[in-house]
Amino acid sequence: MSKAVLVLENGQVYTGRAYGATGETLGEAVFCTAMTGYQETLTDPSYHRQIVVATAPQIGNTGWNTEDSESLLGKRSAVRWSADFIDHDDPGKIWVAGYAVRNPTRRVSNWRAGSTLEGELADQGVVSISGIDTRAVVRVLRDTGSMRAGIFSGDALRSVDEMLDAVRAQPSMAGADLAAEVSTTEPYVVEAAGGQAKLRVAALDMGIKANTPRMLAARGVEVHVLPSNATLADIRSVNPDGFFLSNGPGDPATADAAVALTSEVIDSGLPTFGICFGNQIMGRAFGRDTYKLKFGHRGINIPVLDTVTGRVAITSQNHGFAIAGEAGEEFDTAFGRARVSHVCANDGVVEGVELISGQAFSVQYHPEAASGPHDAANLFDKFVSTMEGTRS
Ligand SMILES: NC(=O)CC[C@H](N)C(=O)O
Repeated sequence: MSKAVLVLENGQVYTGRAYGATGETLGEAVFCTAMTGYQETLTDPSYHRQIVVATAPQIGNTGWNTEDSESLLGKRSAVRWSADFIDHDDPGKIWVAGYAVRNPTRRVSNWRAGSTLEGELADQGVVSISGIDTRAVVRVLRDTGSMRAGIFSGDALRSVDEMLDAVRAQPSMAGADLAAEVSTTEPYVVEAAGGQAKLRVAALDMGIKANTPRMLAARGVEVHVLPSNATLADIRSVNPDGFFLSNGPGDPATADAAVALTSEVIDSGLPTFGICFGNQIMGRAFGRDTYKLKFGHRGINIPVLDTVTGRVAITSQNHGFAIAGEAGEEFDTAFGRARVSHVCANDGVVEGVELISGQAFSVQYHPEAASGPHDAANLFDKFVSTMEGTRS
């Protein structure tokens, strides 16, 4: 096993073993506390340009399969496809810049596994590291905040100063405009389950995850996935019943075009729902600012309080930015009164906003739950009933 190092921009160096591909990779070091669902994490386009540090010590037990990947990159060449469609030749694109794990499993044990995690990382050229105390790294990231980092192995190993220079030369996640790098360039359609569409949604792809159209398709919705640079005319040409804003990588403060488009769409009266990056775009369309969190929320057991109903949901999350605001706030927008609808029960960070009219709402967490708990799946039902005009 050859040596690898994880170098943080504060100068800390962790020495372990090369895992997956050998070479050099740069990205923002962030930690994820999920104990399951590494395949969904690694293939989530929102992790583009991030090195994910897993707190769970053992990773890789279920290997890699062709069903759980969240990236739609391999499938979107088809113009129309069913939400149940699984391409068993497509392992799904890994979006993370690198993966840092402690103790990779030696033996894969799952009937669906077609390959191993390490093999998939190697095949896709994702430089990763194993054998480091990832929970020690997490303590540093919690104290200092997410920071730029690099993994180096093989010929890319050099003096600490040289590696540190490379780490510090990369752009920071604040100010990164990444949606176009992960979006489809051509529109495509995900059919409603059974081909029986009762509603049609135009979805702005800023890094959409596979389970989102699947959740909508299961509720009779046909999803027209549009590139991140779509215009109001592109949306109108779909003749949709609703508009969806996807998750995605990068800093929401850069997404001016998506914010302007969302404002036009809400102004036109179309029901609008957003997830994660989409929530941040919605917040900006409502006139709020976004800001970078110290170390973000990434995991699958994060409690969120619905400030309207008082109910708590355990949620899947992956975000490093948030909308400014606090629980109980109501405010004016260009489209009428709005409120902070959800906050994180751990730290009070805004986790959702909505127009009080109900026409537009969004959450910072992941109701599509891939991976993670299903507590929030009812938000897709809420979107459907808003589109049907049946919401009470
Ligand atoms: N999952 C997401 O959509 C992430 C949104 C944004 N890139 C953030 O880190 O906050």
